[in-house]
Amino acid sequence: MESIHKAIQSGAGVYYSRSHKGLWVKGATSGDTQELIDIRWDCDADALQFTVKQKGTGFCHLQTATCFGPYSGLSRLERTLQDRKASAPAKSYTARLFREPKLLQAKIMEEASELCEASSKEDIAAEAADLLYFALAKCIAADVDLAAIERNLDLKSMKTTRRKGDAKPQWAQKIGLEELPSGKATPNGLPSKETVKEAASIPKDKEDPAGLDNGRIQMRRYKTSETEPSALATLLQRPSQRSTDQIMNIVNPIIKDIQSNGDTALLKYTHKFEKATSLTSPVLNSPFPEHLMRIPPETISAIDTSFENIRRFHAAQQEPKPLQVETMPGVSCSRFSRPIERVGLYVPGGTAVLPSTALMLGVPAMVAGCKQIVLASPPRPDGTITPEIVYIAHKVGATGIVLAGGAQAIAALAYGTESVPKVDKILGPGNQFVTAAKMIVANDTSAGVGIDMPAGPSEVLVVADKSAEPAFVASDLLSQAEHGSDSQVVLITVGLGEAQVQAIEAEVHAQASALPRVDIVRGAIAHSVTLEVGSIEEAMRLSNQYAPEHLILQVERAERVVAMVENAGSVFVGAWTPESVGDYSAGVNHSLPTYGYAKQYSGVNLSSFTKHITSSTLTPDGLKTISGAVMQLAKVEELEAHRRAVSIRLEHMEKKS
Ligand SMILES: NC(=O)c1ccc[n+]([C@@H]2O[C@H](COP(=O)([O-])OP(=O)(O)OC[C@H]3O[C@@H](n4cnc5c(N)ncnc54)[C@H](O)[C@@H]3O)[C@@H](O)[C@H]2O)c1
Ligand SMILES: N[C@H](CO)Cc1c[nH]c[nH+]1
Repeated sequence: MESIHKAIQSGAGVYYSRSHKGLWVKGATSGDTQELIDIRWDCDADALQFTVKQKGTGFCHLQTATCFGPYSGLSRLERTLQDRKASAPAKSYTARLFREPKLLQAKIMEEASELCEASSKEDIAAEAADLLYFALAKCIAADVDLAAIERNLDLKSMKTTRRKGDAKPQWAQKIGLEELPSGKATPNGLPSKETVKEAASIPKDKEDPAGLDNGRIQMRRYKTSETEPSALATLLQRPSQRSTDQIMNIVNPIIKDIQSNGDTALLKYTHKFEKATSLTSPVLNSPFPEHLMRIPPETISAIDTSFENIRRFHAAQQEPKPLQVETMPGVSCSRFSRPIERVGLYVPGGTAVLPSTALMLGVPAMVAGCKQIVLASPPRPDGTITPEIVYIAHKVGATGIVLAGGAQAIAALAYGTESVPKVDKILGPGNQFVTAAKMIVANDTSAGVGIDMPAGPSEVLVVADKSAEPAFVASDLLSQAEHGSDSQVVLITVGLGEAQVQAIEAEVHAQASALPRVDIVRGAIAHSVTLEVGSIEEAMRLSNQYAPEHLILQVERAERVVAMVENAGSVFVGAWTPESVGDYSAGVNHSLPTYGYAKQYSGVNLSSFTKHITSSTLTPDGLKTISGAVMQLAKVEELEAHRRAVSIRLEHMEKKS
């Protein structure tokens, strides 16, 4: 008992040694210590298993990893790969794999395909071994060890709901399980839309459009007290974060094509992705014809109400006057703001057309005084743009609408084409292609373009306690799940009993099944989770760690909990504040950071459309007072011209006096 106690207390491998007749702290003399990971009973509780991380050369006194000889199999491979990563001989092939991720990627695909073709037992074993070698090399390169893989396997085995397990279309088509749908061929070698549907939903059945027979629409559920923190982190990973390389490989060539071929390339992608094959010009310039913005009066009224609330809230963010501070006598510093001259506003239009996003971007751009406002949005198959978007473009004084979506629209705004004007900043949310393209152009110094933030697939985190109404909770979760199958929604229940959690789950299933976009919802719910926690403090700690785009507080005295929010795009407080009021009309902006970027980015606001300029004004006395500090620091940096810019003036002053 004493050794177990000591082991737990010190977090190290401590045993009872019969030969020494006492406690034996492994490695106390050799330095080859053990970090204790886990202790478990065997099946009849008469033996204990210690799981440890061995440090140094080995466990055995013979300097081998185990008392049964060196590691073998996967553990040995893992150790070898880790050693090669730390320091490899000059000509090591493994080291080359670590240096050349594309080669590694190609080898994984090659070996996976050879394994598929192998038929004899020997060949299958040999090809599986090759594949495991390259797969583990990929893991070790990313510091993922076998223990992490095993934890993930264990986690998957605990899953209550499962995807149907069909292969993704591009793989099914590759080996003839499914035919390539007509019109989905890949002209110019470009992948079709389906190739990157990472978080695909369970296919909707024609006989079962609500998806009722496809299984219950339910988020996986975990009690945090019984789940390892690393497993929680995996559960809370956004689905679209898992395929960054794949997305980049699709987006980069599109951007290059727009840079080289301008309007021709832009139209080509619009014909391909939007099926707007009759479109011959990629821009609709103002003044916009009246017949292109004809909408029902009730929609005009809804837009006008929302427009005014958004205008008011953003106008209130204006700085009343420049900031002015005298840091030392005669040394005045000031800061003033100016509008960004040319802004490009992306309005998504893939799975749903979002005129509300045109409001969220266009109104603050107008309030800030941006000189040129250009919208971009995917056109409809007939080449026209939704009239609500044209009406809003007109209201905010936009000079034109680029009739294109995705990465191609972002590239056109960033670099300009024959008919698309180049802009200084691109703002607006979008899917993974849009977000990746924004990040690429923002990183290209030759583009000279800024972006607002990475605002990708919508997400929401709802914190609900006993006071929450299950129907309200479910409706808020579903309002974001219906955006796209790559959206993620998280529910944190605080101190709820089994029956109360089940009541929310029943609402989720019932409400989701009745939605027109149930197939999209099903896809989003498949990688969404419910976490059961014991206290509001724990709920808020998890929420701050996740940094959701939207945070909904359906808890008693919700206003009090706002003080505990550290990271979130926008917070919705109390039972009577559905997230959709913020999406449309309350006045707050709905263009918000996703993927956890709420830790470092704000959502769109008035300052997203302005930049700050500072100015300094010194009197002769001010320069005399500060001169010592400036000249000394210039001396330290050995920048003599800097020092002289001050000393010359001082000499000049002396001569004059
Ligand atoms: N974070 C926020 O503030 C916020 C606000 C509103 C909407 N959103 C999100 O914006 C997203 C809108 O996505 P969407 O898809 O409906 O519209 P979208 O306009 O962002 O994307 C549509 C475009 O994607 C491109 N595309 C589609 N498949 C492609 C492929 N296989 N290869 C290359 N390009 C491809 C096409 O060019 C198409 O025009 C949703 O995820 C929604 O949740 C986020
Ligand atoms: N919820 C989205 C932000 O993630 C914005 C939106 C537009 N329309 C409906 N919702």
